Amino acid sequence: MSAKYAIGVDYGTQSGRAVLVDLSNGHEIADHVTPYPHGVIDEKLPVSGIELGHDWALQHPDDYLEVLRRSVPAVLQASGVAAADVIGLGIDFTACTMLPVDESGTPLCFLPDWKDNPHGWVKLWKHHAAQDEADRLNAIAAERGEKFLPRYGGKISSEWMVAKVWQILNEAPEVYEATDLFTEATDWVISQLTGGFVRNSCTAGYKSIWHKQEGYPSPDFFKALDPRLENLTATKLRGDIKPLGSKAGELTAKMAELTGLVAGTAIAVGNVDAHAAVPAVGVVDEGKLVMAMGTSICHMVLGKEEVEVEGMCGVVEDGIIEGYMGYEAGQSAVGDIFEWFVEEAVPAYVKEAAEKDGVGVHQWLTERAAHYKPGETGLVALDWWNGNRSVLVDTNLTGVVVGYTLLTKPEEMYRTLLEATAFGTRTIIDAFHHNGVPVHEVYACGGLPQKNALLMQIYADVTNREIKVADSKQTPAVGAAMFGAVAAGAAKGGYDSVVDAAKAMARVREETFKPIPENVAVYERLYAEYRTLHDYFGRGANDVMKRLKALKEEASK
Ligand SMILES: Nc1ncnc2c1ncn2[C@@H]1O[C@H](COP(=O)(O)OP(=O)(O)O)[C@@H](O)[C@H]1O
Ligand SMILES: O=C(CO)[C@@H](O)[C@@H](O)COP(=O)(O)O
Repeated sequence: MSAKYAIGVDYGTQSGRAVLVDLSNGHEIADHVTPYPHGVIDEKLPVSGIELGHDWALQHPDDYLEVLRRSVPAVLQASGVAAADVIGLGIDFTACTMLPVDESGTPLCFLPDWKDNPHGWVKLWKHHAAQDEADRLNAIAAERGEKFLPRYGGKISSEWMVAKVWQILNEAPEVYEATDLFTEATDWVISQLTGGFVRNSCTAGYKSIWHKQEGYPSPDFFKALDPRLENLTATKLRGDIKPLGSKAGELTAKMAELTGLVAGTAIAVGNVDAHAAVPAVGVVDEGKLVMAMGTSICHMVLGKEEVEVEGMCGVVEDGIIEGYMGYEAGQSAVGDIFEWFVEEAVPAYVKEAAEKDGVGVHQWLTERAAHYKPGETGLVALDWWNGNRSVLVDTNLTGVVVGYTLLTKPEEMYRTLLEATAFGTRTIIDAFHHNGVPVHEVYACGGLPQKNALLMQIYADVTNREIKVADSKQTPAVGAAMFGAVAAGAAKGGYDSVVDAAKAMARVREETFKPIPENVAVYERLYAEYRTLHDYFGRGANDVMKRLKALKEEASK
């Protein structure tokens, strides 16, 4: 048999990338990135210019197809691999990134009747305007003693499916009415590739409150939210739910023409970016926490038992690797906070100096921040620029920096932001480790470990754990390709399970980030300060952040 390959397509927040992977060893033969032509739509709708409210974040579904049109042919061409030797394709996506579609699977925003209604568009994972609905959902679920709530750390996030659907119903009942299905973008793209619609167990479990044994919450629960939602799961959330690792279908002739692949190529069910990355770093059993570090961080760990952990995003059976409980927690902004600082808060002299030195602003700040010892800035921050996903699960929380003086330098602020995100991760690791989901090893993948060694050293010091780093720039895409190979199966030159695929294809770098004992000691003290601020601002002692947000909304009416 000739060498066989699979393609993984990773749909991130700003762009999508395709990677063509050698199935014998996991080597990435070619990759190609397509920036989304419409990017993140958070101010105005394209063309009509209709303004969006606070905390909105939309996307254009055609941008996802553009990735298939451009990046898949590009990797085929760059690699020189024959399309017939690409035996499978898998994708991974941000989630819950959802959209309403009509009976033909067409996104409502493609249709003249709905293109000017913001609710007809894709709501991106970081769309946070459904917080009121999430708050009400959580209160009603708690009051009714719903069994599902502890599986989601006690709170369902406003980022997820039911809160977003309910927001549509409340603000645009006509869009809700016109919707045949609400679908995760990952499932919609797969339906475009195969011509058939299936849901995947990962997003159904983590983002739509579905449970392998119990199914969705009862119609009674949905009725208690709003009588119009009573039959939501049997109607607009209907669809077969297939486990990760299964085949969704085969590439249609139309999509074969568009991508350059062969019709009939095996297509895996949709997956989530962070979850796809886990087998790609070789993690297929318990005790190993994987951080997918980029715009945000998702923390994934496997366990044998279903236990309750405060503020985790969820525990889903087979949600990451078959045979294990998959636990997820996360931070809603990490790279995004550093980006905010670079774009909005550095003085002109920093940008000029970086330009003069021929380096990016991140690198310029990092080089200077590395000269400080832990504690030397005199600053500590709360990393809530985009709310708090874990363990507080509250998108209405905002950022704080304590300790500024007239002598504070931009590089000190930058270092403080790096440290704040590390403290956020420490909070999550401790919550797992001390509540029955042991964490013995830590792995990192995603864009940040490649970009910033200081950041990774700070994470090792703050968590007091050695960190292993993926030997791949595109870990989620490699994971998605593994699932593509599993959809194809061993008989076709792929694999029969993701565990087998991981054995052959997963790779981590030899060098690791090891904690430095004197740094660990100082960070213990700083972390105690962080926790005091965390609990003071985050657990109700002082709701100033929420009052300020309310005032802001009032003032901007
Ligand atoms: N040198 C750097 N140090 C720290 N963060 C960086 C650096 N360069 C870019 N970033 C941040 O990396 C993030 C993008 O991460 P990446 O993993 O590439 O994207 P995504 O999360 O969309 O997959 C951006 O938020 C950006 O601010
Ligand atoms: O929430 C999840 C996964 O559950 C992510 O898709 C979301 O945080 C976006 O991830 P990125 O930071 O864009 O990689």
